[in-house]
Amino acid sequence: MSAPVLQLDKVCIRYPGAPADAVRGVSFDLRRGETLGLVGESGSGKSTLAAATMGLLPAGTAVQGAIRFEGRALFSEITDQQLRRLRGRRIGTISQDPFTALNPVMRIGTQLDALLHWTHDRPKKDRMARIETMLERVGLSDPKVRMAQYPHQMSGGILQRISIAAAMLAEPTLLIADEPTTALDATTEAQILGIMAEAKATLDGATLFITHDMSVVERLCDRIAVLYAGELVETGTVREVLDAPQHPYTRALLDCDPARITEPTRRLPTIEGTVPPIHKRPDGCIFAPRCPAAIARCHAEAPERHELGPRRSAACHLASPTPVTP
Ligand SMILES: Nc1ncnc2c1ncn2[C@@H]1O[C@H](COP(=O)(O)OP(=O)(O)OP(=O)(O)O)[C@@H](O)[C@H]1O
Repeated sequence: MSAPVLQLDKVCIRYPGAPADAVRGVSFDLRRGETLGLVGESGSGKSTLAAATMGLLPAGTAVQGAIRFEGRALFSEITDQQLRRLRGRRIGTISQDPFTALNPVMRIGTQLDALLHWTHDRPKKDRMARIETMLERVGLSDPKVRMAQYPHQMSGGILQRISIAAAMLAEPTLLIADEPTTALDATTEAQILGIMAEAKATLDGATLFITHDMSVVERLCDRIAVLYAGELVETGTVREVLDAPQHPYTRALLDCDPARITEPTRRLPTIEGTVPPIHKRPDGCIFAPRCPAAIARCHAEAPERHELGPRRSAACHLASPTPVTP
């Protein structure tokens, strides 16, 4: 069997000057054909993991453990220079804000053509045709007009379509989408999610989809990894985790999902309390202070990762009697 597209093995990340790790001991893998939803509240470490995978952490950030892209470890087997080349070609990215992702003083066509720089020995008309086809695939019926325009001449929704086209142009092996609909209104969000669903179906690779929205995960992802305060608390297939969540934090996230609320309510439920700052993690289980199911042991002893099935685990004392040997 070929190596996973992306594999994280006990990854710890500490920003320069930070008093503690922002990400602690996170392990998961992502295989060809899969879309993994990385979920968690603000500050749980989702963007930090994405930045690490793209080699875009600030200088001086300490990364421990291993991040492997197609079996090769970033930082040791893949140099910074090689990673820069992989970004844009083998690793495509879609960010929260399409305005910052695109160059404001370059026409869209010129920017997209620059992304195909390694094909510049081929006739320009072939490259333009490829760009036009990609723009049509993301639902833009007038690709030639868009290619002649600058980013400021377009709405956020159109720009996000162009960002998706830019990320897909090189047919990447790994597509990383970091909350790609956060900056958009609800109607545009629905359209962009539809385009993302089509994009991932045509991709001969894997997608890492960062979101805090469980209904987006349900719609777009095959697998899910739930992060809390920088730690992986539960993972499995979307059906396994959403149908039978084993970690109380996953259950709480699902209870707060507006799409799942069936009874009329005046206020959306929230999870009591706040995520602890990285340097004030409690003893025992990190979620224990907010956990409605916590027992005395949870406040005293950090749970191990409990294997609940193939590639299915939860870090909770109450999840399973069989701990995984690290
Ligand atoms: N450049 C940085 N320098 C120092 N600490 C940082 C930096 N970026 C993020 N952090 C810290 O790392 C932790 C994880 O943040 P991160 O942005 O990865 O979380 P997130 O889950 O992506 O949140 P959000 O959904 O708000 O983007 C937080 O405690 C955050 O304050």
